[in-house]
Amino acid sequence: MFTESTRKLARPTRPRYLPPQLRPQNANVVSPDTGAAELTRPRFSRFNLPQPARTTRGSGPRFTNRRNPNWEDEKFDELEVIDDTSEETNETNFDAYEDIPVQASGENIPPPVETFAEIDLGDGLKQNIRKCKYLKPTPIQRHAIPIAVAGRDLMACAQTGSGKTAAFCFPIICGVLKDQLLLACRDGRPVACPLALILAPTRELSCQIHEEAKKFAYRTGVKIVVAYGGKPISQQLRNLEKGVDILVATPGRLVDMIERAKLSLGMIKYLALDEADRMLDMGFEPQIRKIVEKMDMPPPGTRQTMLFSATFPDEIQRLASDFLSDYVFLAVGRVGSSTDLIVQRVELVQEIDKRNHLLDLLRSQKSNGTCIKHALTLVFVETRRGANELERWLSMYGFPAIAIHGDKVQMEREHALRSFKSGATPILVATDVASRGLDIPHVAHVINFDLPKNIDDYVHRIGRTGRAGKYGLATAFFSDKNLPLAKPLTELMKESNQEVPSWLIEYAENSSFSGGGGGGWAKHAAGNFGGYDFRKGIASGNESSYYSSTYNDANAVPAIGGYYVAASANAQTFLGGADFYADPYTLSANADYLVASNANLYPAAPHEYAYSFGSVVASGWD
Ligand SMILES: Nc1ncnc2c1ncn2[C@@H]1O[C@H](COP(=O)(O)OP(=O)(O)OP(=O)(O)O)[C@@H](O)[C@H]1O
Repeated sequence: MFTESTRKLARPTRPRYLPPQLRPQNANVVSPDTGAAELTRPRFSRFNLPQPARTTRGSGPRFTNRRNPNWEDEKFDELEVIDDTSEETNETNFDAYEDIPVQASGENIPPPVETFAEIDLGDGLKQNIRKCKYLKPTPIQRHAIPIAVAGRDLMACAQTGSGKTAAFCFPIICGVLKDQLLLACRDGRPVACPLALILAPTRELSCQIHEEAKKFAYRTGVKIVVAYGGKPISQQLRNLEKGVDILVATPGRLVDMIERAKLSLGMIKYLALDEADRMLDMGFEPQIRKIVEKMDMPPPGTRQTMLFSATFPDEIQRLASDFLSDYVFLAVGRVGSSTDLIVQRVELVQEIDKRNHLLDLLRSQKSNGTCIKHALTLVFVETRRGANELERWLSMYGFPAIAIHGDKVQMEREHALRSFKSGATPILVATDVASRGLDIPHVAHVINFDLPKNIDDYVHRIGRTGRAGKYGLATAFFSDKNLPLAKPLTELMKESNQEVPSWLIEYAENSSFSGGGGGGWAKHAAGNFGGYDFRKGIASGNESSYYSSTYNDANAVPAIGGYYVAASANAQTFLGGADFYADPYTLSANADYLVASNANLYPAAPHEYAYSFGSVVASGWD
């Protein structure tokens, strides 16, 4: 057993946890003076904005497309690379994640690192990491990258927006770069034989991972191709024919390509499932099983498998373990927790009142000057039809909105996303198709117009804001229809130091009393609450693990058959319960923070936007 020493504290008393929003803010975080504009200042502005080709500027060398021999292939013309002598920094505040406890279990776990320099990632990749302005690894990267680079299978769980994409992309790119021999054996084969496969549940997420991976692999020679439905397969097949080392794909299109005998998985050495719990839930599981077990992919143990998500229910962990061999389980924070960078608010709103309530909310935002180009609002609804209707309604009332959902053709979906990202249409009305993985800069507010049925979906939806160390706001309209969600929502909010309205606590208490009858629903809504490595219950005496946190490194004690847990009250609640982070300061301090921070984010409006808990009409479940 070992413990991380980053903030090793041999304190006699339990320290008080101070969540990020209550800590002194540094210049890179929301400034009280600049408010929302500051909150949403663009990251990677040099990547996002098309730039004319230049060779030099300012103090350091710059690379342009003219100097890249593969430039045409990579279609990467918006990338302008800047060297690290620039004074600009990536405006993220990843310090916000520093205090989050980390749990790892499995055998012989490679230790975490503090810097990218400590890992043998190869010069090309390291250079790109610097060019991307990733100054230091996030906690999930610190722990996951050494494990993956050591060739271990991994099931990793970390909060939304905390950098999981790089945590699986870096080891894959690094591995492909080292696999020159395999690359040579592949030559001359009639079908495309990628060495790595990254699967994601939506087309948009696949495209995003593809774009990110291309930045990380810039000028390394690693070829990355994307394949997803809704676009003509012919172009994607042509891209495959040009050569592919890493294939990013959605499951349906991938199967199609294999069945057309255009693609073989026979040489896959690295398999990553992003949003792995979604990929293995009832909707996708048969298809994933087909891809992983029934096509020609090498079996576990001969390939390296990495599963990542912010949520990982026990039953899905159990399923996933079929695909893994001698894996390390890694959790940064409790499995399924949400980041406390997101201010969560829940408002009691009758179904019939929701539209007007939304208009009031948006008007209040607008009057406070926050409905501007770089403060985007993402509104989640339950149905595709509901999305179309709300799009029309909002547009009719002067709020430019656009909908994205599964009934739209791909071109429309892409148009909607582009229009939203650019700020041309600052409100996106979405179904769950946009709930996972999407990293859209400047999403300042997520509104759950209709709450999802499952707390895990809620975690992913609100996670579209408050990313990469930035603060965000999430508002949920809660109606009687959402009763089964009351308990898990209350627990989640308490855990992330949010103000929980008293009516919601009452609902939660009532719903737990009636839990026997509505057991199925309650279980469904509860998601993975309290979950961590499901193997805990069956841990063998040989299993080793570490648990690191701000508080309890020095106090770790063996617990269940060689499975180590930290001794402090905090650690125990982390492992088992919902009261993690429950410190005496919570409610009153949080209330102050909400008022204070609302002034920065969305100053409270006279129409009681901030705390308007009206009456509710019971409408029952659909
Ligand atoms: N080490 C780093 N330094 C600076 N920025 C980073 C670093 N790692 C990741 N980022 C940025 O943080 C943002 C969030 O990362 P990413 O999309 O990988 O999060 P995630 O954990 O996969 O989120 P989700 O659970 O929603 O899929 C991205 O804009 C990414 O470029």
